[in-house]
Amino acid sequence: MAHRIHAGGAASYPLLDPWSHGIGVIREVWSCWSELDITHIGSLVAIAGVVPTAWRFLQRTCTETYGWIRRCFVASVTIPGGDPLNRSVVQWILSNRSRHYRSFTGRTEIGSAGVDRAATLRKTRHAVRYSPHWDTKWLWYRGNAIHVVRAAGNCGVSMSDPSYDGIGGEEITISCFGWSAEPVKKFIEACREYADRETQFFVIIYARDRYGLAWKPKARKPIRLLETVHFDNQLKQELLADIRNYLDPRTQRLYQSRSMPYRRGYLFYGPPGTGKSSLSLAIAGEFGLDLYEVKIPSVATDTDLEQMFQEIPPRCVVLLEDIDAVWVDRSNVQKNDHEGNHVPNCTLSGLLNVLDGVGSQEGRIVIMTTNRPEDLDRALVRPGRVDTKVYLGNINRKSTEEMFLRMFSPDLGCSSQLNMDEIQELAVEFASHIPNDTFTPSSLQGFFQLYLNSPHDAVSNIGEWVKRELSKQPDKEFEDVFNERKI
Ligand SMILES: Nc1ncnc2c1ncn2[C@@H]1O[C@H](COP(=O)(O)OP(=O)(O)OP(=O)(O)O)[C@@H](O)[C@H]1O
Repeated sequence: MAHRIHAGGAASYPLLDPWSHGIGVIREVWSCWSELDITHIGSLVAIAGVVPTAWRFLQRTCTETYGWIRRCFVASVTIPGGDPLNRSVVQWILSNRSRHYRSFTGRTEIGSAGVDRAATLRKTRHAVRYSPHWDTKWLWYRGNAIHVVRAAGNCGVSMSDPSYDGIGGEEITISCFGWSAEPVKKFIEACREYADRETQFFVIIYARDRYGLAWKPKARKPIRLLETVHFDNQLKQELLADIRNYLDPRTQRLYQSRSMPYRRGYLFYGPPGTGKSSLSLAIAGEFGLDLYEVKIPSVATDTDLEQMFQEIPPRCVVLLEDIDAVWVDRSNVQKNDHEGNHVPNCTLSGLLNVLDGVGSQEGRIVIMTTNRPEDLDRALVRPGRVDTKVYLGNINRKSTEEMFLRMFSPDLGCSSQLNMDEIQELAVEFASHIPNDTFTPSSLQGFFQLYLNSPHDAVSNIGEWVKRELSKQPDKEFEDVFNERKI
């Protein structure tokens, strides 16, 4: 390339004058283009026009080939978002993810157990919870390549739900190569076993999602042992035997052979804080059942209530808490309306229908709890809907001793270093201060919370506490309208 000479006659080298060199390059490119044959330009334009069409064609061919391969060589199983199986599969996938996983969903931790208490009191500093995020996954399971795809359309709905914990919630499709879906079914079975192992020490509590459209796992609570719910031991054993007998498959056959509806209903009633909810949770844990919470005031119509009950699986506990706050004796409805009590949107007959109407499902345990049994409509508590009524009342001396032992048991790491015999002695002394059938177990639990590390302090302060509480207590007695045995 010849270097241009400036008017001054001195040679200007590119190193010394990059600007003039740049212009030179442009000139040369232009001269090159200007020498191009017009037919070459036409060909280039034609090629540029064809490229998008070719690209679209290639894409369509790929999609169709993929669809054809899927139809001919891929077997798959699709699991809906709300199904418990969905959660089991996703749990398995997440627990088997690589240690260096790098995609997460971040969400503000609101109102969950275990968060820093100081943080919950401040408005702005909630902890952030990170859960693994994925759309599609390849896995190797027992010699088979398994492909799991999460439905993208539904993902957003779950993601925008504040209670979403990143597990399940959207439809997934699990596929494998081959004519048979057997490898996928085996994989699903493994996920189920894994989930069962993971949850064997927990009760899964299901509640309706915030749109009222589907059941969603709301909480996973550690199993509460029945020994930790203190009430008459004989009654406890009778209740357990009744439920065990009901859940026995032979009982189901007996019911069916006699054309009797296979259902069992319980009413737990008594003053507030006597363990009605705790007992329901303990029963679910004892028999390995999930617990479905039905909040009648938030059910919009009878049809919604029916839909809810139809979607509840057969072997589970359905809990209708504080049923008195919802439906009272029909003769009292007017009075309660004037007092401003909440009147639910669905009707009493709607509830009666789902409990034992013609279309109602069989095989589950329905537990209703109430503080005001005298207000309940008799149709709601008649045999068939409520087969056993259990009265949970104030605590007696025996249960007080048991509660003391549970609170200060040496295996719980109480710093007092007392052995079991010493604790036993203190328990008897402590219980001697508690008048029978006067205090609720929850109020006693409140007292224990003040002295969790010092059984001696608990014993020395109980007398004073009893006097104080007795002076505060109203004379009002709880009315046991069903005259069941007091606990
Ligand atoms: N019988 C009991 N044995 C052990 N703990 C109990 C018992 N009753 C109540 N408690 C304790 O008191 C608290 C409240 O109990 P729970 O909610 O089960 O009572 P409840 O009868 O359902 O009350 P409410 O009628 O107000 O819903 C719980 O923390 C529970 O541990």
